[in-house]
Amino acid sequence: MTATILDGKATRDEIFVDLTARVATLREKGITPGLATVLVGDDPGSAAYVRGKHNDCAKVGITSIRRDLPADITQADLEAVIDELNANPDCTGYIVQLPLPKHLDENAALERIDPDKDADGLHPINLGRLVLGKEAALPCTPRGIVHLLRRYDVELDGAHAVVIGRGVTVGRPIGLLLTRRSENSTVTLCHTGTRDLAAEVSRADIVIAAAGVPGLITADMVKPGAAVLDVGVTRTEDGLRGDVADGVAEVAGFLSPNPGGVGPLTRAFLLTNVVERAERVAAES
Ligand SMILES: Nc1nc(=O)c2c([nH]1)NC[C@@H]1CN(c3ccc(C(=O)N[C@@H](CCC(=O)O)C(=O)O)cc3)C=[N+]21
Repeated sequence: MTATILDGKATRDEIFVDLTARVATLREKGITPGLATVLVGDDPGSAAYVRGKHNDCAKVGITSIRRDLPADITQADLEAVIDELNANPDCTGYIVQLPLPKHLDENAALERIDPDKDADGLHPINLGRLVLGKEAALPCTPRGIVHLLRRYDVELDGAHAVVIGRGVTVGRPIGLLLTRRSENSTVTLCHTGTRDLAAEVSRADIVIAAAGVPGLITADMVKPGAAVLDVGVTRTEDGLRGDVADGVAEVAGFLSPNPGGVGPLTRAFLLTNVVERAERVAAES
């Protein structure tokens, strides 16, 4: 069997067509959505991601605002920038690009973001709302994963999803989305303390690999026909490597590659969170 590829770029393009129309409607009402990014330091990887987000904004008509800050900025000065964006009416939503340099308190910075402007959906208030089943900005990568599975008609209702990795951006929140009544999957969360990873993965209808360990998921672990999503990414000497080893495409029924899978959707849902907030603001005014 050769897996159907879950094409993140084509799916992203469909979302951009929809967002472009919605942004045009908002502009007719005099509302221009704006996404801001806060980038601390000059890590080339982070700078490239931030550049990608601004390019995406230009494609759909969202204004982009950049706050590029020096690597040695103090916590107080960083928080002053966050306070400014919270108050700035041109900024509909924003992100603080992670990771921050070690001397800064990441959680304190993230908690200072106005939860209504939290484009990542990672503010504790929004994660709490997700747990409680209340409406909230949803974390972008998990939202992208669910969208991609639905786009290719992968059955979620009753499916057993095995998640590998307990990070805050993917592993922890994805289970909260997949176990909603609307998705109705059963979720197992695996991590470095899992005794027998191969045994867990072999029972999965859906494998979500978000560990950041190159080649962790091998073909022999995967149930024939399963959907495998490669979400982890590691920078190595020979370029970017995902968590899914070569050969899985011959066993899986569906494969989301890396790059070209979930990454573009993470960015698409960042913009979606901004457009949705602008639409809420428009409805209230
Ligand atoms: N506050 C915050 N929010 C984030 O969402 C966030 C973050 N910090 N820090 C870093 C990670 C990483 N991340 C990616 C997003 C898109 C691609 C992406 O679009 N990747 C393309 C390839 C892009 C390329 O080739 O440069 C792909 O997978 O096809 C990758 C990685 C968001 N992150």
